[in-house]
Amino acid sequence: MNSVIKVRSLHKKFGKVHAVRGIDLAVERGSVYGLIGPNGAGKTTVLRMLVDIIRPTSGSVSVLGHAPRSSRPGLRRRIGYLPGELRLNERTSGASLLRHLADISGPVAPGVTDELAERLDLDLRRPVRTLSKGNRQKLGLIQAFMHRPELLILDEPTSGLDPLVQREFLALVREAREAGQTVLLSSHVLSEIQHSADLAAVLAQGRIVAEGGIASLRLTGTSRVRGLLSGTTVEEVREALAGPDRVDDLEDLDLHSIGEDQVGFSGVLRGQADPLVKSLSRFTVRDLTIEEPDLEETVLSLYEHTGDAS
Ligand SMILES: Nc1ncnc2c1ncn2[C@@H]1O[C@H](COP(=O)(O)OP(=O)(O)OP(=O)(O)O)[C@@H](O)[C@H]1O
Repeated sequence: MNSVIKVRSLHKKFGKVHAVRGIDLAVERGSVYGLIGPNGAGKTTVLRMLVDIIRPTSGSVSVLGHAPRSSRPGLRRRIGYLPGELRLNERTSGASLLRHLADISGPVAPGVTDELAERLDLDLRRPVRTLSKGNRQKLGLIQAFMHRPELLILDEPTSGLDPLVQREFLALVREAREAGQTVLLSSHVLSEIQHSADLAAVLAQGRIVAEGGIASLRLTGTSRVRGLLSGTTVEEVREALAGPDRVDDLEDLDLHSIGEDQVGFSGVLRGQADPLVKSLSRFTVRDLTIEEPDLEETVLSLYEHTGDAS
């Protein structure tokens, strides 16, 4: 096993707050690892210990074969870090801020910052103080990726980004993995981790409550669904959804006719979308929305599953 990050029995207390309660973690070289959990679960605290912004109360941490606390600038140059709360020098332009950061992070190949800025749709000539939250986040991402580090540690990387830019970010993560880089990212959004990570750990109240391959983790949760079908009737749709081939995971089904031949429906889906989508395929689907599952509920159901609600 070639672990780029190894964490054993990690604890962090802030006074009386026991934020991290005995975490073990191994992230293999060339993989994308997701740390997922609701607000306050301890994700940021773990990531900050990996880059030596804060120190563990107890436990051991190894990053790229070194203890972060003994790290020289040499180790930091091998890491691209996006903090959860970015603090940027307001008085300069994006381009000159990145030039300054490149002096610290190590050499950036010609054209790389411009290419990243173009892909993320950011104008580097603008003064930092005039940038929106999302555009600041793009600067944070560029500085993390620009020196092509061996290891990327990204805290809530898509926070504030619109869906098109989020997609571009996911492409950057895929390319980093293909280039042999390792990525550890945190999120409180399930789909982001599901679309990018090979492995994930679910963190709740400072502990890992589930860990494994994305498919093997029961990360399906509960989502609200809504749709609009045309050329049919409430009876036909009821039969399709609740009849012999019923979609077992669909609850609280509400069906209503709209106009002459349209049917609106809503419900709560506990599980995969696939059976629902297949049973709707016989109708003309004008609209279908499946909302992001609620992470709090998903984590709760994991607790119930493992019986570890202490
Ligand atoms: N510097 C600090 N001093 C005191 N308590 C802290 C400090 N940093 C974090 N905490 C507490 O530790 C716990 C974990 O916080 P952390 O920021 O790591 O969670 P998170 O999973 O990153 O959540 P979020 O998604 O909201 O950022 C919280 O209860 C938080 O209030």
